[in-house]
Amino acid sequence: MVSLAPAPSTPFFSYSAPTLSFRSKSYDKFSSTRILRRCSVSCSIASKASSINWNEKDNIYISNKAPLDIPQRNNWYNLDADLQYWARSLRPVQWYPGHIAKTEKELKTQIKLMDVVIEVRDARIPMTTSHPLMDSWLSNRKRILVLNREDMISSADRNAWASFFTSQGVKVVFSNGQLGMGSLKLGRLAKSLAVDVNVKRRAKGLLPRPVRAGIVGYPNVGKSSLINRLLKRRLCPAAPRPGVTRHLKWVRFGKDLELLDSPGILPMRINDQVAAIKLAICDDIGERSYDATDVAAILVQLLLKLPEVGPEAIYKRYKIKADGSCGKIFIEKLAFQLFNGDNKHAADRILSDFRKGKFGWISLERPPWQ
Ligand SMILES: Nc1nc2c(ncn2[C@@H]2O[C@H](COP(=O)(O)OP(=O)(O)OP(=O)(O)O)[C@@H](O)[C@H]2O)c(=O)[nH]1
Repeated sequence: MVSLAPAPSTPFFSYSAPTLSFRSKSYDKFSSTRILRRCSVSCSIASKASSINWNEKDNIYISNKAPLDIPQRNNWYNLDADLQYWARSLRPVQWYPGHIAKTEKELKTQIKLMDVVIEVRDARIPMTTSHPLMDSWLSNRKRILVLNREDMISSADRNAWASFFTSQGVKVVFSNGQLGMGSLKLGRLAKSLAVDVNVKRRAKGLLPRPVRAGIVGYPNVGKSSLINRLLKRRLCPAAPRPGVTRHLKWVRFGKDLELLDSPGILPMRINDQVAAIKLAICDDIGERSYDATDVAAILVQLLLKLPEVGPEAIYKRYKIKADGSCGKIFIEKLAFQLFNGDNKHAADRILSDFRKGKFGWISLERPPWQ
């Protein structure tokens, strides 16, 4: 569980931490861990009403000093330093249910059978949803990176991520597991990447076999939904909460493709609290591992600072004035107003509004500078 305690000398949640940024120098193609340590990970927001013309060459970095005064073009706000400060007194988020440990073990065996691995990440937090051990598990195996939930990010963010991964020589597919966008392309790409499998088999006098593609990734990023969309059948359980898929399952797509649906995997320990908060906000980690009220309080503070949300949008939605930047007080007011004083209900409402895009589609990360 995450718990927040007031800072000894400052009002709870009222302090704005100084923002730091680092220039990224070197990083792995796929892995986020080094990137996260070395680069500034910023937040961008795509308002439903307006679109932001982000110029990749701008290399924009925005301090959190006065986000509301930032011109539209520079609409980026580095949220990691704030998140780090707000989350400093949280107990480490610990979510490692038994089935994840079991999956990890089984996956290591199954990976050997895979011709190609499809790694699915949440497009809102592509760095945070990259497993630190994935590179070592996959070594040289052919790999496709999928940024799912493409409907939840702006086209500017999408383009930024596309250019970033392309510049790293990484094949990236954007998909929407709910509507199926990108799933057919994914199937085709998996088959084409593994085409040499049957060439080699034929050369050895063996009969051709279907290409085997394993789908792996963090919980709730949309792995099962993608498979169901591709198959046009609900063969794999999918639901709006992490940890639904419990077992590895091979399914057949036509004559020449087999897909492995796997339960979401997470590192045993999430040492990075900023990553933990982002996972909680995006619903990519079990609800029991954090205190929804604490996370929602941080989210409120974040929304208040974002140029495209800010106090007016919050007021418009909840008819509550946000005093200072204290998320906890805001939640208490909302609870009093709408939920008979039940803070948890109020927190759930705010988190759910964010996840449904009621404040616009908000990415919590953007590519590092190149
Ligand atoms: N908005 C949006 N929602 C999506 C998308 N893909 C999946 N979802 C929703 O996200 C939720 C989780 O999807 P799942 O397919 O169960 O995710 P999973 O990765 O298999 O989850 P685990 O079983 O925890 O490993 C479901 O409610 C889906 O409807 C997408 O591209 N956009």
